[in-house]
Amino acid sequence: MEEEQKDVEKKPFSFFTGLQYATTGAATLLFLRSGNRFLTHAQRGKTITAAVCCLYLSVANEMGWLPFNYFVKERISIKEQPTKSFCTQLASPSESKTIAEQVLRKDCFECRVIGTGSCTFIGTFILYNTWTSDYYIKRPYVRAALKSFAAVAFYGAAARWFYLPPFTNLKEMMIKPEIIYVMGVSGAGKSTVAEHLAEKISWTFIDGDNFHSRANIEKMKNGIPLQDEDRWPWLENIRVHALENSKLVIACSSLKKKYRELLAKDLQAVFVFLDVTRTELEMRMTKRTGHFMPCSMLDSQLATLEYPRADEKNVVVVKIADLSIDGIVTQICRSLDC
Ligand SMILES: Nc1ncnc2c1ncn2[C@@H]1O[C@H](COP(=O)(O)OP(=O)(O)OP(=O)(O)O)[C@@H](O)[C@H]1O
Ligand SMILES: O=C(O)[C@H](O)[C@@H](O)[C@H](O)[C@H](O)CO
Repeated sequence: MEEEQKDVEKKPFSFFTGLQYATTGAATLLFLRSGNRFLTHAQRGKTITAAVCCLYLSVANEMGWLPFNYFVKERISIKEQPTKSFCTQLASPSESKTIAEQVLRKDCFECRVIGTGSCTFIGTFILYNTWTSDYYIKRPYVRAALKSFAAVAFYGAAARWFYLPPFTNLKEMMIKPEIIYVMGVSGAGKSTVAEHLAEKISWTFIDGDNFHSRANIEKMKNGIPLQDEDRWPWLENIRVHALENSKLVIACSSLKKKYRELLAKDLQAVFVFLDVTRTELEMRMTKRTGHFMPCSMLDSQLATLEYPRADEKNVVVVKIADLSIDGIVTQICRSLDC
């Protein structure tokens, strides 16, 4: 990751940076030119309009608005690292926070309005400028060719609004999770964080431990690690509950990839993995009172845990080091855009 960061720093100049300089420069020149006293009203109007278009492109490039909001992944990276410019992100997208990116991205309504509005404006502008016979391009076929560009812009407007190609993937990205699983080994803070998160986003908190059979609880109490066959019915019960409800934040260890696959089956679910060091876990479990899970289970919990990898697109990893509960919840909300 550090290597990647360095790479990002090394590449401050990209096509998009160039575009930004060019459009800013063009806007400035056009604005200056619009002050020329020899211009007719019509010419001045067109020059100013062109200047505004260039200015818009420059700002849109920086902010990730249309046509640049197509790169939603990069927009998300910017949100997470607000100090890095959009162009830099685009030049070398940093580490992907896989999970949220695929499941949680949502289209921004303002982007949709701006996108559709600006395409409509561009189409209208082209038509307006190529329609009149005193247009400085006299050859009718050149005018007709230019005029046809308006169709592209108008299609762009409709496509942006209705998620037609090339904007189809934006719609897929809009799928919002209905279920958030807060996962991790015992003592990671699942119940605590899930409860606070649920409160913050006004969803319902569910403690996965409540779905364990008596036999499972007895086993854990006695320091006997659960096996797959103990966990399957437990996980299936949780999943059924999730299927029958929505807007749930569920604390559930979800230690193995295959468990996560089951828990997410037929659901719009995302996992938030609380990544806590062993030392911290041990300290918490030793301090904790009134819980059935003994500290002696920590090793087996860590041995069973399959750390979510990049191919698990629906997992967000939160490194807990020194974060307060509120800090963790804020970080989760930022990653999940919730
Ligand atoms: N960010 C945090 N900083 C410090 N202490 C925390 C933090 N989060 C949770 N704790 C404490 O750690 C202990 C374990 O938290 P919690 O019971 O929420 O973990 P859990 O993952 O749900 O555990 P289990 O799976 O065993 O039920 C609790 O005593 C809780 O108060
Ligand atoms: O092995 C497991 O999957 C764990 O035992 C969890 O299921 C427990 O519910 C919880 O972590 C106990 O506090």
